[in-house]
Amino acid sequence: MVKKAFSAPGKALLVGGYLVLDPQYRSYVVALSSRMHAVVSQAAPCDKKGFKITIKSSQFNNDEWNYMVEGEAPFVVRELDGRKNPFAEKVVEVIMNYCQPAPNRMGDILVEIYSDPGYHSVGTSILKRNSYKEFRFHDETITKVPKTGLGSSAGLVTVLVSALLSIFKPNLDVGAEEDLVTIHNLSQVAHCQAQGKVGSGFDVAAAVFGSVMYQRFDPELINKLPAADSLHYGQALRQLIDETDWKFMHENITLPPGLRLIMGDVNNGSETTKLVAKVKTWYQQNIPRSLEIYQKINQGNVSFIEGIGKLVSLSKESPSEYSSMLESLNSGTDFESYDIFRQIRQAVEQIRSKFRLITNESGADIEPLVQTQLLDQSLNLKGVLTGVVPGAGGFDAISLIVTEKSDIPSQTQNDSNFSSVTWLNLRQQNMGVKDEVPEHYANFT
Ligand SMILES: Nc1ncnc2c1ncn2[C@@H]1O[C@H](COP(=O)(O)OP(=O)(O)OP(=O)(O)O)[C@@H](O)[C@H]1O
Ligand SMILES: C[C@@](O)(CCOP(=O)(O)O)CC(=O)O
Repeated sequence: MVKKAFSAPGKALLVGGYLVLDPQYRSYVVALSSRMHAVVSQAAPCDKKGFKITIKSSQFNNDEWNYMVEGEAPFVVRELDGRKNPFAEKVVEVIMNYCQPAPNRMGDILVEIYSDPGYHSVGTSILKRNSYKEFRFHDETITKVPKTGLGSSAGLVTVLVSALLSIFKPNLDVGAEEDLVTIHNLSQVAHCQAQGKVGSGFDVAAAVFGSVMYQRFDPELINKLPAADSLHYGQALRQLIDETDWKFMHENITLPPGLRLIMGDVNNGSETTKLVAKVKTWYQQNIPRSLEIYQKINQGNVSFIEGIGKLVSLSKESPSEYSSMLESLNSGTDFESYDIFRQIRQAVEQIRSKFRLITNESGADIEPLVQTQLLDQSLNLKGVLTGVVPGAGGFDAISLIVTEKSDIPSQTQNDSNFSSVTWLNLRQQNMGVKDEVPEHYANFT
């Protein structure tokens, strides 16, 4: 039996929150070392009129979803026991209508899902490991375990699309841009359909391509797809996936050497959809001033991205100057005398001050006071270049860019200002979808 495995990273949107929903603005998304995994295998075909796709998530109280595929296109899938997982269901539906297999000639498919520890709060879970991997096993179903906000649904959709597609397209090469674009387009469609809305898609782009400068696709591409049970769905879907230029930007980026990202879980949780709705209302009610504010935020975003790019270039062109800059950042002495560091800090301050203004006016807690205090305190720590509330903001988390040599957990452990923060054990990892070894996912104890 052929087995294959894939993994895809979680994300942190460092700059571009809210603006990224509009195709004219670019954002900066860092892929993280916490990854989602899928191991797929197919049984030999047997003489039946349909086949079953089983998706198992043993880490979440042995969650399992079984989808029956039978008849002919358009394929409408159903879960055999009425169990809900909209993201798994939409992936199965999209892949079936894109690949259009002959159900009577297919063997049953099993996909086992694993997610790295960073995606969910530890709670009462148990860590199990083998020599290659370690995962946390929870005693509750997936929807009951609190998330940390790394984009578990985007990761799930991306690895599931890769795994199922590899069955129908055995030469699928996740190292090839063309195949990555196919995985991306399919994943965006399934993710939007499962969410019931067309978001910016930066989380799916990061899961597929890794750390990227991202500018979104036109939401109409997905909005204008016919309904999944329509006779034209398969054809329209194939055209959209294979023959349409989505015109989105996904330029690979990296943090400068010697700097890394750390994330602090503040363990409170915010509802992104409510924040987005409030900000949209505020925006509409305050045109043209809201546009001017967005433009100021965008200036900050662009200046941040440019500043980070300058550091990457400097590290190559003048390594010794660059390393003394890092030394001064690390020791907290006089680092503001360096123009590029100042540019990055000022850019982030410009972004943050405008988001504080929107927070006050819209009632959406993008940068609430507790997070302002936390970020301001963080800027006083040794080795911290800058910090933001990532993504949609809110009470979930903070992200800091720090020197590799700094030890933020030990600088903050006895500091009451940081008592609400749990530093997450993850780092930047630029790689998007990648092949894994299926045998590495067995015998966890
Ligand atoms: N390990 C998993 N196994 C099965 N389904 C999963 C898994 N992880 C996530 N999912 C699916 O994704 C859903 C969570 O998606 P949701 O968009 O609410 O969170 P998220 O993507 O982690 O959020 P955020 O974008 O804030 O990071 C779960 O309810 C489940 O349907
Ligand atoms: C507010 C928004 O720009 C970012 C949401 O980011 P996150 O899911 O909180 O990481 C919405 C979006 O881009 O879909």
